[in-house]
Amino acid sequence: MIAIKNIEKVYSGKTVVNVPELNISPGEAVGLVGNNGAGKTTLFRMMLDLIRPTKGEVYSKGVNVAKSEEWKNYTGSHLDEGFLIDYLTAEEYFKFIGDLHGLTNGDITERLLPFTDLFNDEILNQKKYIRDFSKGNQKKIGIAAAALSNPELLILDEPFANLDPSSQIRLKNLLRKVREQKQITMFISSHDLSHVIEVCERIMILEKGELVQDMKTNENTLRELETYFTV
Ligand SMILES: Nc1ncnc2c1ncn2[C@@H]1O[C@H](COP(=O)(O)OP(=O)(O)OP(=O)(O)O)[C@@H](O)[C@H]1O
Repeated sequence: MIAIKNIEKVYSGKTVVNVPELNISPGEAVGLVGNNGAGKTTLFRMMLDLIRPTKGEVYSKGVNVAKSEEWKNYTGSHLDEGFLIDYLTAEEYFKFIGDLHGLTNGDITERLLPFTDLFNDEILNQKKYIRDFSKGNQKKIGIAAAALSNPELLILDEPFANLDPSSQIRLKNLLRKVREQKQITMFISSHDLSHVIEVCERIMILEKGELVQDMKTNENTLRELETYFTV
């Protein structure tokens, strides 16, 4: 589904991402963990053609994302709340995204149903603009919008950040359910090691821009990661 080849991003002479090779198969759920500044967001931004690599390419289904629009039809993503349209209500934003994908109002309502628990009666029918929602609720809007098109590939940057404990657990269960029901490919970064392990079957550690570990999740993974990050 995703193939990264010799990708590098350099800012002011400093290499912040350097990944010679990374492959993600269709249907895989991959977690990306790493300390602040490790390069997770930069890697996602290059995968979504939001910034261009200094060197190398990202291929989605064999096509270079910098040279094609095709991948946009089957890719959903939420990197941060800056991508939302602040002067719309949540409903208006979902309609805007739904229109891009040819969804009817009925489709949108149906596709938001699995988010009912996560929304916790605080997202829909609030008569307020996205800018006036809390950071956590803005994140819920962004994640739901990313999933609205039933994407084949879902990329989420720190989806658990700013969510209260109940919401984190609801989101974790929702992502697990989405994975089970639809063979979706996920690439998720998180600072929450236990949540990301529960959602993803494969975990990669990014350190100073380099992938230093790539492991299948098992009952020892949390302990191994905690040991790795204990300094
Ligand atoms: N536009 C930019 N100009 C210069 N340096 C940048 C730019 N964007 C990112 N960087 C640098 O690239 C490095 C990686 O940043 P990035 O945001 O990708 O890390 P991250 O792993 O997502 O961190 P965090 O966990 O704190 O969100 C950091 O040193 C950051 O300062």
